[in-house]
Amino acid sequence: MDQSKEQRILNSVSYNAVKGDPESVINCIDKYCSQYEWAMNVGDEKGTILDKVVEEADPSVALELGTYCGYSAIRIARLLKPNTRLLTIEFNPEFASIAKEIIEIAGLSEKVTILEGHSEDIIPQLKKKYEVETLDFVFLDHWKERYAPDTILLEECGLLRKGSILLADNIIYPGAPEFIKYIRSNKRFECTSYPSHLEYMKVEDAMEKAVKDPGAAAMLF
Ligand SMILES: O=C(c1ccccc1)c1ccc(O)c(O)c1[N+](=O)[O-]
Ligand SMILES: [Mg+2]
Repeated sequence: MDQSKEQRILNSVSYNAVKGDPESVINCIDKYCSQYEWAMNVGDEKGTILDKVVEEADPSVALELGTYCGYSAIRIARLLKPNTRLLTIEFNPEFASIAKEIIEIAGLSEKVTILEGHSEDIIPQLKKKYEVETLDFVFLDHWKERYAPDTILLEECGLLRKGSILLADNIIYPGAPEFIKYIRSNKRFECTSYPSHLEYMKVEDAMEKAVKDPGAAAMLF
């Protein structure tokens, strides 16, 4: 049977990337997906925005919704300090399996835990089953119509604290209008838009950062 695009991305990383070198894996995926087959990795332009927000958040516990092949998990995990962790949720078993291998090649398996299943099922388990108190950073990059309900679910489960930072991909393309309506109308979030482009394309896109109760967090220090 023909291999999937995601398997071909893994083949390219396995053959071309330097084992244990996250930058090499990132560059290999970007080269493959810009020169051979488009894929829905966040890419280098929006990836640079992701990097800056992760550095701002400096998370002890980070959550990603939508692992795909592990590209953004590697971008996030490579910036995490010792004794910190990234949990990433993926519902597609093939994507989860490929991401596991690619994250292993990047040498980041110790920092990244892939949770296979639907976000709405896993989020309520994070506190008890995965020993999460609160989340310092959340990257939303899964089904766009899940951004808003999963943000509400994170709040209902007590997983967001004063100063928790959310970053959402694809605000323009494919778009997440329900999320934008919810988050920008919610006075407890301070929102910032970062104009960019769809990965590997000239198509307009953007990322949205939302900080929970920023003023309250600032008052603590
Ligand atoms: O929805 C798509 C999509 C739609 C149609 C075909 C391929 C992908 C998509 C496009 C760019 C993204 O950055 C992204 O995260 C997604 N996604 O599915 O989560
Ligand atoms: Mg995306």
